[in-house]
Amino acid sequence: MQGCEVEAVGINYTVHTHKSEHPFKLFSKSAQLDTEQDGKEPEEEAEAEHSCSGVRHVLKNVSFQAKPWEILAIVGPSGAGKSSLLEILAGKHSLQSGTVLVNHKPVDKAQFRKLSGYVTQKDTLFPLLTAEETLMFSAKLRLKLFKEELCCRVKSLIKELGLDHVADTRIGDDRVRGISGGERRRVSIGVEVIHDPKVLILDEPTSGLDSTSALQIIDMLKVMADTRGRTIILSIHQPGFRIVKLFSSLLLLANGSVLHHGTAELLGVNLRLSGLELPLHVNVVEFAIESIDTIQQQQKCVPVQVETPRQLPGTMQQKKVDDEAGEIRNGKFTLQQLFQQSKVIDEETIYVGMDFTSDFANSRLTETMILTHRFSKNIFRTKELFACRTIQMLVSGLVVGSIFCNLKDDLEGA
Ligand SMILES: Nc1ncnc2c1ncn2[C@@H]1O[C@H](COP(=O)(O)OP(=O)(O)OP(=O)(O)O)[C@@H](O)[C@H]1O
Repeated sequence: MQGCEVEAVGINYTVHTHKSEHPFKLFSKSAQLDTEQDGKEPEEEAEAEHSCSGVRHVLKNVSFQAKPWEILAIVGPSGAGKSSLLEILAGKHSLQSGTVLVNHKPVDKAQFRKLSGYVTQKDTLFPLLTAEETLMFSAKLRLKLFKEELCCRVKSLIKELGLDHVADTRIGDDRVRGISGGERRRVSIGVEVIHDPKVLILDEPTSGLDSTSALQIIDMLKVMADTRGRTIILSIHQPGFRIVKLFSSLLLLANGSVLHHGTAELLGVNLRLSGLELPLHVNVVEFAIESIDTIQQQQKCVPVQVETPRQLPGTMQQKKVDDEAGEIRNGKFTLQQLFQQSKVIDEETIYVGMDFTSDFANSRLTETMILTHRFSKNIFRTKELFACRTIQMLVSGLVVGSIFCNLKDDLEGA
């Protein structure tokens, strides 16, 4: 069995914002900057200067590691840069700086796209196709197999996704009632995993779902990671208690910077070390997001290092660390055991000599034929719309034609 360890090192991403100058601005730019920056930290000053100059730092030196058989959840407040990070990983944007390593080898975006699947935040499915047809078209496009094998693969995936009962139901959309939102998310995931990618990237797979459906989706992803050794990287908003338990590690982002990378337990310890006591019945991720400002302030003053807790200065903190260690020891595992578990996975499962040069499954001609088939299926299922559009085109063609039909083909006519 082979897995893919994905490592991102020092990823920065800036976007150019279009700032329109106020036509009746009374103050000069520098004077305005001076006023705005009055009393700000140097970092904030630099940020203000950059935003005024039309450059926005969306990601700042982001590094992380995602391991096979594990789920890495990217969490953070709205606008933290979660989607941007996933888009960069999925090859939607070019890397401006930094590297993406797969099994310790640098890969470019084309190579990474071939070994990964990317599920976007919004479902982009054909509403008039059934769940099974949608997966079948994806299978035909991505795999070079005989029809029976394709059918077999689609059927087993439908079972894995828990979609047996809606396999023949149309996807639907806002206007046409079809399968439920959670089932639609499952189909979107199925479309991206039909070719069995080693890495699966999902942008908010639970957005718009109720807590039960959200848990079912993450549960299903966990099974995929456990049974197939997939590396799963996803972003999520406000995960519940039971969902957080299913994550192997968390990447907490705020304003494009990494505030925490490690297990949820470690995040809890970090928060307690920063003097933030987790209230009862509040989940650690939710609490961390609520306390972002405090964490940022404290990290500016003293960077907290839980991995080497005994080096922390101060007797109070030393006592807290000892208490934490005792608490964890009384639980199911120790932090060392957590790190050791990851290490065992590292050593046993990562196949370093992976070949990235595999070609596409089908030729361009075959792809065009499959897409034409899908398109025509859609057209035939909307006969009324198709007929209306044809009539509309004929009528407008005749009207425009009748206006210009007597014109001569010379300068006067022109
Ligand atoms: N092309 C762009 N042009 C301008 N601003 C951008 C662009 N791309 C990202 N941003 C900004 O970068 C920040 C991060 O955006 P991103 O969509 O990655 O955040 P997010 O954490 O996924 O947010 P949410 O959870 O609300 O989806 C936002 O403030 C966004 O406005």
